[in-house]
Amino acid sequence: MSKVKDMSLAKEGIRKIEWVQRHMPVLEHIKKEYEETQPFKGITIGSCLHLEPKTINLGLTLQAGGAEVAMTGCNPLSTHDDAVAGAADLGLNIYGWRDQDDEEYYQTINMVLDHKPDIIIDDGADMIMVLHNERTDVLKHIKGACEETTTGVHRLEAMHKDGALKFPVVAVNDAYTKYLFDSRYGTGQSSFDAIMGTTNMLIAGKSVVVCGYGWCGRGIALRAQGLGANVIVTEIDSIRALEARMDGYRVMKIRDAVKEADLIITVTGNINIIHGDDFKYMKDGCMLCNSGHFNVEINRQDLEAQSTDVREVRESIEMFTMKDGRKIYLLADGRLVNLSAARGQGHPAEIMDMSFAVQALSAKYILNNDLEVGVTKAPDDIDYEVANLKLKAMDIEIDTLSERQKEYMCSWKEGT
Ligand SMILES: NC(=O)c1ccc[n+]([C@@H]2O[C@H](COP(=O)([O-])OP(=O)(O)OC[C@H]3O[C@@H](n4cnc5c(N)ncnc54)[C@H](O)[C@@H]3O)[C@@H](O)[C@H]2O)c1
Ligand SMILES: N[C@@H](CCSC[C@H]1O[C@@H](n2cnc3c(=O)[nH]cnc32)[C@H](O)[C@@H]1O)C(=O)O
Repeated sequence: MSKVKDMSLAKEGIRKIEWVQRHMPVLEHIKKEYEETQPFKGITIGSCLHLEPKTINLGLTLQAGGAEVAMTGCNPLSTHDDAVAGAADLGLNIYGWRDQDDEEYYQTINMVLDHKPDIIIDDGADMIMVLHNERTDVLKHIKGACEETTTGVHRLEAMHKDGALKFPVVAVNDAYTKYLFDSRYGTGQSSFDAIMGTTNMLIAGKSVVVCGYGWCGRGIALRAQGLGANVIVTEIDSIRALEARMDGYRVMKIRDAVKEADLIITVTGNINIIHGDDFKYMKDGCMLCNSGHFNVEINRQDLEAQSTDVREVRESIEMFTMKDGRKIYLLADGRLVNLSAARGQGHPAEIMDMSFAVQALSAKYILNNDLEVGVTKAPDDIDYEVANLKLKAMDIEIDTLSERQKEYMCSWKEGT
């Protein structure tokens, strides 16, 4: 079953799915293994992930392993209608289209839950929230869930702390082969890919403010520096602020940073990073975007309240005319610019290869283990399996410890 925008886009969607398959060797390896071993025979897997070609390839991998797969999107703006049509043509149950309103977004989450999934794969925890708050009828079927992103993990940990979480969750985000590459290099590259594609503007010589120096912030700052920007970091954590300083960036309070900014990118997972009077201090022409979470990091209502006119001046760019005549630009409605901008394509296929390999292996881990209710990191075995497969696909060999080295590493008796 499916509910998509336009099935005539299926051919182009399948072309794009085939393209990413050529660049996701780890997932392709797992797909072949699953075809033979059928770990998900008789199991239904429901996902709430950005609907684009790489995610469809994860769906096809789970389907190859015997699962009935039902998919929807985790962001109203990030769906690629051609890939979704292609997925429907390839036999996946898929519900979603680009530019959903809130009602449609939650409707399609419910359509996936109507399949009564045994396992959930979520990104941001919206589907898990719906399950606990509205669809308690489906709860009894759930064996466990996998969560893709940092803020989703934080929400679920908070839920567990309150005693509200009803099943085990594997924090896929917390696997090394996820956050070290996806959150850092993936967000670094795909954010600039989307910002530059959307604006057709130069980055060299600009003052780029990165709010939050976590894994995403580190990746974005590194790419901004590589593109020739003058990078400023804002933080609330003193250790991360120090790290940013010693990585070579200027660090300051947001109120000082906004005065210098040509481009501001928020990646904190937090609310109201840019809000209230911050907009008053911005230069004419300042550009704002978010690559962190939902549409809450930049307070659009505050910006709108201080402006006399708002209009779309280019696809995915809104221009706010302030009362004093300054223009401030907001990209992709303040939602994740790398996925929600019309030009946003998400992370490179080679990156999602690892994140989605962790997802595919974690779904099997949930089935084969009687996990306790709570949030646990994906096990190290999965991390090393993915890393080893990736190195092999990249034709990179590494050394192994000799017996003498192993013995030395475990001993305490040998000194200077
Ligand atoms: N765009 C994408 O494709 C993508 C990819 C991965 C993660 N994410 C999302 O990006 C966000 C960041 O993820 P992460 O893994 O880097 O998280 P993280 O926890 O490693 O980093 C977030 C950083 O923001 C800082 N921070 C919090 N409040 C702040 C404030 N008011 N001002 C300045 N800094 C503040 C924290 O101290 C922390 O260092 C999350 O919401 C995550 O879900 C997006
Ligand atoms: N669903 C929320 C939460 C943030 S999504 C952030 C996650 O998107 C994932 N992501 C980034 N690029 C892609 C992609 O191209 N396809 C699928 N997922 C992606 C990435 O793993 C990251 O953890 C929202 O849209 O606001």
